[in-house]
Amino acid sequence: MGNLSYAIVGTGALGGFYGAKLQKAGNEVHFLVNSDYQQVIKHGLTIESKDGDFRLPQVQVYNQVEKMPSCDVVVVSIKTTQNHILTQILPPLVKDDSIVLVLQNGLGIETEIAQIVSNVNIIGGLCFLCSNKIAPGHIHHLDYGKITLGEYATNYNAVGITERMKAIFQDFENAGIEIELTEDLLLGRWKKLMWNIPYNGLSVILDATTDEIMADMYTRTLVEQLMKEVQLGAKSTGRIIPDSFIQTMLDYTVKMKPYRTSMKIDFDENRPLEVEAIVGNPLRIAAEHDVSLPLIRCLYQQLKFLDNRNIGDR
Ligand SMILES: NC(=O)C1=CN([C@@H]2O[C@H](COP(=O)(O)OP(=O)(O)OC[C@H]3O[C@@H](n4cnc5c(N)ncnc54)[C@H](OP(=O)(O)O)[C@@H]3O)[C@@H](O)[C@H]2O)C=CC1
Ligand SMILES: CC(C)(CO)C(=O)C(=O)O
Repeated sequence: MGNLSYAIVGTGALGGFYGAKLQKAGNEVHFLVNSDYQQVIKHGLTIESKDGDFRLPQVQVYNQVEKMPSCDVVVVSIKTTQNHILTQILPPLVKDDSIVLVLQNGLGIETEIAQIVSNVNIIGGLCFLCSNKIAPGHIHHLDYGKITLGEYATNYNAVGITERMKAIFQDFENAGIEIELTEDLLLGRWKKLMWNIPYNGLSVILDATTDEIMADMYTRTLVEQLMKEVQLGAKSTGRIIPDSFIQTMLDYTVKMKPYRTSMKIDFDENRPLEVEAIVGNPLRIAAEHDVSLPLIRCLYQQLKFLDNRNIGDR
């Protein structure tokens, strides 16, 4: 039996996958859903995974946060484009000393959450996961899944490895989820952005998969230049990412199965893009430290155009 109780805020590709694995391992898990309520209450969750398919015929599912119990860990796994709902969702779900675990992509979300709920501890998780929700309550896990956890403190000061992080580590590891701990959440977030900024952005602008981007000399060079700007952004906040990490990310992507990034999937499905969390916030945070990132700004401006044009089609 796991130690902590979990509330999954957003039972989609990521939250549905990790939440189901935690429940399967014996943890108490409560799932908040949106449009999937009828399906999940009748049939539970179905996980198709490269690590083995499984079904949870019965899960504790809710479509109203007021009906959920407060939990030890509240996992934030909606898209960042929906984060405006967190002002309503988080206060009833947390108790003193709850942990809010932010598994979303992007930068600066923990600071926003600290302004909504002040009586909690906030931990960020960087997820190297390739997963899609392919039907209501039906998740397809394609590849990877490792999470890197780091605890948040004001101004992203590094706070080392805490007992809270260790407790979550234990539950996730017991559930068969690959997990590691980092002493510096901000460094971890910038490292994740080194992948997300170039590939998520270019996949939408160029209408391309990761393998197509890497196969072409011009776009491969552009990826590298964008990564160098992410490195500068990290440096503006006092975090050093070595050049060798850029090469590691390029090699990692070449080895990846051809992948349609999450931003590209959102674009193709006519959903709002996580541009602000993934591209806008890093730009703004670097600018606060007097560093401009012109290539990333150019990417941002194009993504905003495409996202706004899509809104008309929604
Ligand atoms: N998928 C992946 O492999 C990875 C995702 N991430 C990050 O994880 C985050 C989540 O992404 P992902 O799981 O892919 O997104 P999904 O769209 O698959 O999941 C989000 C879920 O949140 C639900 N939701 C939306 N609004 C509400 C609401 N008001 N109340 C309850 N539930 C709601 C959606 O339900 P409905 O569809 O009914 O609206 C959906 O099931 C993003 O920040 C993403 O960048 C990071 C790494 C990998
Ligand atoms: C790096 C990757 C592919 C998986 O973690 C991702 O974050 C995304 O598609 O947004």
